[in-house]
Amino acid sequence: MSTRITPPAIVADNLTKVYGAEKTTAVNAVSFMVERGELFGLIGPDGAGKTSIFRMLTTLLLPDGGNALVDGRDIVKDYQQIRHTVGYMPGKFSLYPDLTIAENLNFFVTVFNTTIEENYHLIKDIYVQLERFKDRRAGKLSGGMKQKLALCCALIHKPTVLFLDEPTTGVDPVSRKEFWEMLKRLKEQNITILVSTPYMDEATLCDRIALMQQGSILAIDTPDAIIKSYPDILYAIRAEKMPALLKVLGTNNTVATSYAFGEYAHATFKEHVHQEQDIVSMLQYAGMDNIEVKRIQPTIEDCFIKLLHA
Ligand SMILES: Nc1ncnc2c1ncn2[C@@H]1O[C@H](COP(=O)(O)OP(=O)(O)OP(=O)(O)O)[C@@H](O)[C@H]1O
Repeated sequence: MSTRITPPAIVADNLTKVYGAEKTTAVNAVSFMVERGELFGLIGPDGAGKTSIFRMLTTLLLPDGGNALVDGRDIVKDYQQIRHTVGYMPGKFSLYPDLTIAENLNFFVTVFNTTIEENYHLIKDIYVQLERFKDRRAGKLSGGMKQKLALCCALIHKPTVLFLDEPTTGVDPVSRKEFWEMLKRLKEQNITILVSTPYMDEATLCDRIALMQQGSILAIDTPDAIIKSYPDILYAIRAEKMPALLKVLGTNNTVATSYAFGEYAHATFKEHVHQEQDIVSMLQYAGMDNIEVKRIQPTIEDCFIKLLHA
């Protein structure tokens, strides 16, 4: 009896993209692997190279170096098969604004030679929220609804791998939360998902993440493992006058790093001998009032900042 080994959903091997006459390296020898059924996140700010990676993996852009396999198929040689089996939701609104919700969905159904009934179970939770507006033109929908329609269109042919490029950018917090709940349900249906986001708080919702900056991957692991590998002791600090506090932290020679983080400043110190009380005394000496200092668990954003300065 022969056993067929199922390849990983995505294997990127030194994938590289260089643009224009100036030869800007947008993606710099990026390698990662996504297992079947994983929810994998590319996390990084604008310009990190996320869209270029998506466009290469979905066969819309040729790499300038390296190679990648999607479903075991080569993104250059096997582009036609890949286009039939994956789903892609680009970052920019990609649907036909003058077509209605129903017409947009039917368009994708026809292109992929399927029927709505065949895979309705995949889009049902999302589509029921759109159904009563089905005769509304896509261009007249809210951001959250556009995003739900785009997801339905990307899913209607039951892709093996779903590529979602910044699906929650510009979407309100409630719809963002709902969207991630939908992704969890899709994962249960055994669809592999590669998702990108500039929102660091969304990183913890992925099984594994790659933190990206300027075309390179800084770290790949589970969000928990990335947080656990943070090497320093991190403090959240607040005082009555925050600008003055940031200035003190920025100039004090016992401080290793400091930056504003919401209502607090986050800081690490050069020697691990510091206790909360030592920091309070140092800040009192520098003229700060109403000081609060607490040792905290780093967030993914703190880890990202640390990796940038490593
Ligand atoms: N067609 C292009 N020609 C020249 N430079 C490009 C082109 N597309 C992207 N770039 C540059 O490549 C870099 C990576 O862009 P990319 O869109 O892949 O990143 P991103 O992480 O998706 O960010 P964004 O959210 O801004 O799209 C950026 O510096 C961008 O300006």
